[in-house]
Amino acid sequence: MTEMLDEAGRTTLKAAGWEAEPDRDAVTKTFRFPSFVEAFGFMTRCAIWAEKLNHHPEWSNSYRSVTVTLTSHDAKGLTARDATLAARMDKLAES
Ligand SMILES: C[C@H](O)[C@H](O)[C@H]1CNC2=NC(N)=NC(=O)C2=N1
Repeated sequence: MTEMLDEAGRTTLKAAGWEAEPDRDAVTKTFRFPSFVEAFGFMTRCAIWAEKLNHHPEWSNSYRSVTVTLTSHDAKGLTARDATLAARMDKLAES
């Protein structure tokens, strides 16, 4: 059974701007970029990492923003995999 993310991990996510979902054990963050092409480029870079990590976001893109929800479907909640992907996405949003 996969371990659920601990309190420290959840605090770290919140501090990084990932908001807890009200109706399930998941977090959501919206990233905004100067252009659609940069938003899409961010999604492309994240997709490569999601494949590498074998952990995939639930996300949508509207023009210059990308809204990302992370949760571990197999564990039905937040795990370390979500924390890892969130941290990676935050880094990729800067690059
Ligand atoms: C077999 C299973 O689909 C894979 O192990 C991965 C794929 N990507 C995934 N992504 C997420 N968010 N949760 C999962 O449980 C998950 N499982």
